[in-house]
Amino acid sequence: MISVKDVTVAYGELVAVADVSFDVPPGFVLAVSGPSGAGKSSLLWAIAGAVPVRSGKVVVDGLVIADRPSAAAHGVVLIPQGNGLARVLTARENLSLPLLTERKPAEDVERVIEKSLTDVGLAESGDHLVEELSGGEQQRVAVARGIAQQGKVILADESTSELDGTNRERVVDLLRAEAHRGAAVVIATHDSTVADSADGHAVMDEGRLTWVRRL
Ligand SMILES: Nc1ncnc2c1ncn2[C@@H]1O[C@H](COP(=O)(O)OP(=O)(O)OP(=O)(O)O)[C@@H](O)[C@H]1O
Repeated sequence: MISVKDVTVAYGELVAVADVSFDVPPGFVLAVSGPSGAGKSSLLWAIAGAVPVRSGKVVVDGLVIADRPSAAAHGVVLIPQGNGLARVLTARENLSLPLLTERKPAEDVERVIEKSLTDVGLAESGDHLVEELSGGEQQRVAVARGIAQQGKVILADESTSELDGTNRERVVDLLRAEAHRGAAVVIATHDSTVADSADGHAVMDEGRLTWVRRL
């Protein structure tokens, strides 16, 4: 369960997220849309612990989110805008990095990685360097890396922006499957078809959040 309580995020004088509150229970998908600069990424970063809140708090399953390492260890997965992949590593290596700290048998980790690459349609591309892949393929590797972590919270920041219709549907279906597995999912998107497919839809504008469809 994600609980965002009266959260404000500011960079100096600039208020990017203004007193925002909502809950996302496990099993649900919330879409957040809104114009460029509205504060969507800042909201996702705050939930991920990647940016400090100026006031309010984010609580995930009882943990008050304070910083990125503790949020990540608690199962808060961020699929960042612009993919955040290491360009000179292979797709498979990128998927393995966040899993290295988990004390799982190597064969289990390998199985999850192969399944995640297959799920995004890149089973044949695991050994390609990220910099050799197209923008859309890189975006799908980032999604595969996100779902491979089997988090309790998935934060997808514009994860379909470079995809064709088929792959966009594939990624939306995968994020939905993550919710069915029990994750609470938040998607920041400019795409109305992605927003329509979510359980709830909110719009941000100048840091303020209003509901289009409540969860
Ligand atoms: N690290 C930062 N330092 C200063 N200002 C920032 C920083 N990150 C974001 N901002 C500003 O905060 C505001 C919200 O940005 P944010 O990236 O959260 O919006 P967004 O809705 O995700 O936009 P987009 O759809 O273009 O990704 C913008 O005015 C942006 O310029």
